[in-house]
Amino acid sequence: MKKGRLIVMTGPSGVGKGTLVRSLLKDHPELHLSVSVTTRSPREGEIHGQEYYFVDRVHFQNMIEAGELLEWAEFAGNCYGTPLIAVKEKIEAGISVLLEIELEGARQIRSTFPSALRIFIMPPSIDELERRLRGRGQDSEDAIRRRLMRARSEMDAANEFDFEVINDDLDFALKRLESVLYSAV
Ligand SMILES: Nc1ncnc2c1ncn2[C@@H]1O[C@H](COP(=O)(O)OP(=O)(O)OP(=O)(O)O)[C@@H](O)[C@H]1O
Ligand SMILES: Nc1nc2c(ncn2[C@@H]2O[C@H](COP(=O)(O)O)[C@@H](O)[C@H]2O)c(=O)[nH]1
Repeated sequence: MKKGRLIVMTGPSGVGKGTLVRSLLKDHPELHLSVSVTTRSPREGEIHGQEYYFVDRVHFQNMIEAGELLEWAEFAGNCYGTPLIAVKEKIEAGISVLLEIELEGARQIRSTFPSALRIFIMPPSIDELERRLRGRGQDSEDAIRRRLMRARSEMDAANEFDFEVINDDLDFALKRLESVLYSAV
């Protein structure tokens, strides 16, 4: 059986990765979105097992030591990681898996899973990125500051990726993302 593809989507926090992925999944139920583990506290409305598996630092550390994470990174004061087993099972079953992760994790995937398709989502500008982070209204001032501080260096890394998609107009970005995925997957 043909294996599924691993697709990695990266880009600064607030660029719209989650928004794009949610739209993509509506039209493409054949894709599977990996649910990450995080030590971050749930935002209002987030459900354990749906947006993330919310765990404490000891649990997260145990997962690292047991080799249960495909990749992991510390981001803006919290740890995030991709559970390995679920990704492996889907790919073996011929299902393509989407990871929506930050830059350090995406870099790890490049060495551990070189066949992955890696896409960088770019904001139209840093000012618009800030507007989106603030407009989302779900992060503290400190969290927004940390995320913006990291955004510039993340954007400098866009050329490490197979494709770059600018998320200016949402529909346009979605079409470009679909064309990248379905010409390459
Ligand atoms: N093309 C767009 N134009 C205007 N607003 C957008 C666009 N795409 C996303 N947004 C808005 O930007 C905000 C951040 O989007 P989203 O939460 O999807 O970002 P993200 O990259 O997944 O963030 P994080 O990495 O922190 O999870 C949301 O309020 C979303 O509605
Ligand atoms: N390296 C990883 N990064 C991840 C993972 N899951 C999510 N993320 C990224 O973390 C930041 C912050 O997310 P938020 O939900 O707190 O806004 C964002 O860039 C996510 O894409 C993961 O498993 N590994």
